[in-house]
Amino acid sequence: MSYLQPASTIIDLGINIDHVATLRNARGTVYPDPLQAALLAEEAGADAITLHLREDRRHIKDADVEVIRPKLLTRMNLESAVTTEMVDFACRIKPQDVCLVPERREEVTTEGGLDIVKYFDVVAAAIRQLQAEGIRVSLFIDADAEQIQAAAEAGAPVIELHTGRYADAHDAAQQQAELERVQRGVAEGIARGLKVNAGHGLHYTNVQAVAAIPDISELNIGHAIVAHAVFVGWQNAVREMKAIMIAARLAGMRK
Ligand SMILES: CC(=O)[C@@H](O)[C@H](O)COP(=O)(O)O
Ligand SMILES: NCC(=O)COP(=O)(O)O
Repeated sequence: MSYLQPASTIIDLGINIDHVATLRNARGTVYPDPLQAALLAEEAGADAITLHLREDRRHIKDADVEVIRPKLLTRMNLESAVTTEMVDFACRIKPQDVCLVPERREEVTTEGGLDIVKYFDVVAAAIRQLQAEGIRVSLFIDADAEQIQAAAEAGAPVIELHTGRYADAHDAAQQQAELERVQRGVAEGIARGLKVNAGHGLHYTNVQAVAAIPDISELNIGHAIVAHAVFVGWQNAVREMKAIMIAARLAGMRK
């Protein structure tokens, strides 16, 4: 049994290791090794390891998922497109969590949330298939009341709200509006009995307001941490992010 998730933290940090693999693949070397990154991240305080096996395999490869899964002491959160190939793969690997995400091959990164309203039947079927293997399913969606309702009706116990629009806001007013949208989404998810996570585009200077939202269980963060690690080292980058999140949550609770 490798699932040793502590019940303690006030907000969890899932470290996304995709871009460790991006760096490795840039030269076709075996380093930096995503497994080593995952284990060192756990040592430094990560509560979960997130990785996105894209259909085009641009960063994480099948073998990475296979090798990392049995070695984790926390849990694996595998991000997956809603396709037969990917859902079957996840069922074989059996990560603790699968987060179903939208994918377009041309995109640089995940551009929006999964449209559960439009793809309700196929998403609900994927949730049933994954849950039959004992996998907890999360849906990566926009903070939109209709999508959150559909996620709950499709049978997902967890949602991850896409924070990309908040992160990409061009000015303070737009950022505040996007933050409020996330806050409303969190409240809607909690009211529907869901575990609510968030992530995408979060970094060291924009994570505070999101981490302060009291009912968010977990933030998944990758690109900014890999980038910061170039200057401060991988474990310091993980520790720093976790400390910022916890300080922000505590400050939010004291308000
Ligand atoms: C689903 C999501 O928001 C992240 O996993 C993101 O997809 C990271 O990977 P990419 O940078 O390849 O989009
Ligand atoms: N689901 C979001 C995630 O895993 C990390 O996204 P990013 O921090 O790399 O933008």
